[in-house]
Amino acid sequence: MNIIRTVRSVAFSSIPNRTLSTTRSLSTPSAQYTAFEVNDKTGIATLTLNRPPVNSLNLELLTEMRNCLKDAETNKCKGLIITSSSNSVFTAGLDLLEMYQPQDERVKSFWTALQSMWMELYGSKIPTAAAINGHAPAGGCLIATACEYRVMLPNFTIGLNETLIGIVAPKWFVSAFLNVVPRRVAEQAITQGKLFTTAEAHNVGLVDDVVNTKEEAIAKCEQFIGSFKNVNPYARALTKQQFRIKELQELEQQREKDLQIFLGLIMQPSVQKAMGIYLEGLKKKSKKQ
Ligand SMILES: CCCCC/C=C\CCCC/C=C/C(=O)SCCNC(=O)CCNC(=O)[C@H](O)C(C)(C)COP(=O)(O)OP(=O)(O)OC[C@H]1O[C@@H](n2cnc3c(N)ncnc32)[C@H](O)[C@@H]1OP(=O)(O)O
Repeated sequence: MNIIRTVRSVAFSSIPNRTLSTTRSLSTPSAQYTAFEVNDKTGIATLTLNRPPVNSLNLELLTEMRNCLKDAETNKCKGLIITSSSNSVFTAGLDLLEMYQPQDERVKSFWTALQSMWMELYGSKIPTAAAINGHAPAGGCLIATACEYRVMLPNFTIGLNETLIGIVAPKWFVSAFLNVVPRRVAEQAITQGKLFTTAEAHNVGLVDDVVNTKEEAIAKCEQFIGSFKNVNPYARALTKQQFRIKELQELEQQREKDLQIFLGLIMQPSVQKAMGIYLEGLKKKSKKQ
């Protein structure tokens, strides 16, 4: 891949207790919806989702996320932090417009890219952390739970709300959720389509920490990644793999079947109708604001 390396100095003087540092921006020429920076001092990469207004995950954004993750691993970064450029939305989840009245080839590529992104993030060799600085419904929760650590800002929501839209969270969305939330809580929440407030999410273990600002969230993620500094990265990666291999293999072996189930479900007229009504509701709400 053709990676452009630009060196960009960023003064952290506004952040207490931090020495002056620099970040390198590594970006592909086509990067449109993401910013990817590596802190030269810590070696930690930050991937910022930047697809206004709500960072909904379309094919292009998913592809860029995959590129960033690959760059972080190729550049032997110490870890990867995922966050958002928005002040109120981490990501609104999958772009509903990719699934509503979709084009055949595009929707297949979209779902395949989502599968790949999830497998690469969930199975990443390097430590991963989510600084959740806004709402994280459905696909947003999927990204957060694929990471090893989550810190969230107050008064936002997170969860798998698919049933409320008339769609179903696939098994692999649920499996990562089950890593962090007790089974009973997960079953009830996901069947109800419940979105947890930050405080509730913290209470059930869906997020590990709550802080007040994005800077604090990034610092917490850095702290988590830094906690591995005395651990052999190879031993760490293999140990992580032991915990995650089952879900990864399951999806890898069922990729085509998973795609066909997805297509079969979203192409049902009743599902298309429910999605249309949901989208209409979002648009009406957006116009009122
Ligand atoms: C058994 C096997 C099953 C196999 C698989 C079967 C099915 C497939 C399952 C697929 C799993 C799906 C996962 C998903 O992620 S679906 C998406 C779920 N997301 C949501 O429900 C969130 C919807 N959005 C919101 O609730 C809010 O937008 C917000 C995130 C809380 C932010 O609120 P706010 O800042 O007030 O923004 P607005 O609501 O005003 O929205 C601004 C514009 O953005 C549009 N929008 C919002 N979300 C989406 C989205 N996810 N996709 C596309 N577009 C979105 C919204 O309509 C506004 O547009 P406008 O400016 O043109 O009016």
